[in-house]
Amino acid sequence: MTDFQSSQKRVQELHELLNRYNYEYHVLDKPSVPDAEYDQRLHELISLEEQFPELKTPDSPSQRVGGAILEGFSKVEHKTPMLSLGNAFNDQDLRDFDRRVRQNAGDEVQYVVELKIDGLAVSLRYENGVFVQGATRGDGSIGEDITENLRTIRSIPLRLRKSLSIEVRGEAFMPKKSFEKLNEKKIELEEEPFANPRNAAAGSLRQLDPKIAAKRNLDIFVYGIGDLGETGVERQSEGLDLLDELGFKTNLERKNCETIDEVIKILHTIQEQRNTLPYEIDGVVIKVDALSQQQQLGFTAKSPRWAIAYKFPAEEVMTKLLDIELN
Ligand SMILES: NC(=O)c1cnc(OC2CCCC2)nc1N
Repeated sequence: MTDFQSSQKRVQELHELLNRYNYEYHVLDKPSVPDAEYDQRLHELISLEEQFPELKTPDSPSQRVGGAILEGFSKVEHKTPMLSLGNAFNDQDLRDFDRRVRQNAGDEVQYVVELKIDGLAVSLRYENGVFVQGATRGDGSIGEDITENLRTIRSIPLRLRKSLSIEVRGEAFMPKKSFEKLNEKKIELEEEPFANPRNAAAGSLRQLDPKIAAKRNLDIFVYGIGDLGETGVERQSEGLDLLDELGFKTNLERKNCETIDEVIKILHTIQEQRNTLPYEIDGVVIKVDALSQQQQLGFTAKSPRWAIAYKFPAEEVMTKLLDIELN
């Protein structure tokens, strides 16, 4: 084997190793090797790519943080529009939603309850398993190309375990701890702190320099596949399991419910435990599980009739003020 061919083989091995280490650390939060091992293997990959530039590919683990500072963000048209959600604010709103669903899709309905991550909706496009483009939701049809910034989010796989061409939807967010550290630093530098983690995540993903985004400790939970078409998936819950199998990070607090009473019970439990989560949520999203029933229900002008957001009341200002006074 020539030097090039043995290097090509080693580069392939290093891709697989580094992708596995990255998945264990950033998706499972269960690293199987010390950081030093990851760094050594990454260093070995980078030196092979310097020796043979043709071995450096866009899906390489070495390509997380791009080089160039962008002039601006180009526009991206979403193949499948990114919809907004109707809102429910109390139990009665949910019972009305459930009645409408059962009137139009029949009495046999199951729901999936997902935490509503309070971040920024983004779409990730993969061609033959390779991450090729990422965009903000924008107005639902046209978003901004933030590929280079999304590439820095370690829980976003640069190559899927199956060579699928799909568009995945998710919520990029900044964990509460990262938000607090970032604001401490901004206050030290006498810069304007961010009002909340959602603004911090949006501000970080709108940086023209990917090196800044890379330092913001952003994360993502994916929750949907834009064009389910050829995946053979028939339920929202199956779609989430497929996303897990492909190497994505989904939110594991999701619950399958047989009735709206179960949904209501579970969402009040989630509401009580909300402050214990390491990321902010502003409610839950309730979705009809069967895709056939989703198709029967269809959409209003801007939202699906098969999903609704239940918004938690904003936390009482008093507790926030008390926190500030007591800390
Ligand atoms: N912020 C979230 O966590 C979230 C947002 N949206 C959706 O689903 C919408 C998307 C299009 C129809 C239903 N699910 C979520 N989990």
